[in-house]
Amino acid sequence: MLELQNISFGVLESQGKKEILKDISLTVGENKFVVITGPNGGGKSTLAKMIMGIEKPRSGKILFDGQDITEKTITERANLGISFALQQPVRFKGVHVLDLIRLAARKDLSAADACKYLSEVGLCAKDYINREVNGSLSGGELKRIEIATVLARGTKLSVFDEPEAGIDLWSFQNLIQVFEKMRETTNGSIVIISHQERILEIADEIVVISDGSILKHGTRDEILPEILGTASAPSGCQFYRREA
Ligand SMILES: Nc1ncnc2c1ncn2[C@@H]1O[C@H](COP(=O)(O)OP(=O)(O)OP(=O)(O)O)[C@@H](O)[C@H]1O
Repeated sequence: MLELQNISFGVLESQGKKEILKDISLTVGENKFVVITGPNGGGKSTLAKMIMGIEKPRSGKILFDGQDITEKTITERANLGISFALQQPVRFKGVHVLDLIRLAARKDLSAADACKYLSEVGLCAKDYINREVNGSLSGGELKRIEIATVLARGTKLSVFDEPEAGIDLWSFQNLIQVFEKMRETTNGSIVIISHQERILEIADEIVVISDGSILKHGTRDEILPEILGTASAPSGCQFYRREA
């Protein structure tokens, strides 16, 4: 369904060219739950932005259902069936949560139906449905509202960049259930960028990206024991450094 072929991307800095993604090739199959992980600054969010069209690769191709989408805009990709939840969601002053969920769902949902999506992400729907998506929402609330909009869209491919960021522990437990349910009910694939062991544990496949390259890609059972080792973060970091 999604195929990244030899994707490279870099930026020009005062010290010269900085390579951010180096010849990345990755296939995400139908109905797969793929978690991309790896050390900070490895290139995960940049890769997610390539999938959504926020950044364009310097070289390489992106195929979605066999169609070359490399030059397509964000809107064209969204219309083809790709959704994206940003690491830092944007606020929409003047737009209410209900409007945003209706826009995402692309139909005139009843308030009760829209509320179901908010409840799924652990928000008390009646308190939020008429709120404006502005600076009055906390980072964690905004993040959960954005995840609710991706659920409402229900597209073939949903990409989440660090959905756990800024979410409290209680809501995080809910979030895991949301993803587990999504995995069972969705007719599409899910790509999640995450550092969380609980999310890695429910993946079909895990991809480890470090320093702009794919270090490892395999099933959860193949990759998780290697990453976690003794299940401590320091040993995970040692793994990344050894392999890089
Ligand atoms: N537009 C840009 N200009 C300069 N450097 C950039 C740009 N975009 C990304 N980078 C750099 O590219 C590297 C990869 O960034 P990216 O956000 O993709 O990493 P990440 O793996 O998602 O990290 P994290 O786990 O911290 O979210 C980082 O060193 C970042 O500073």
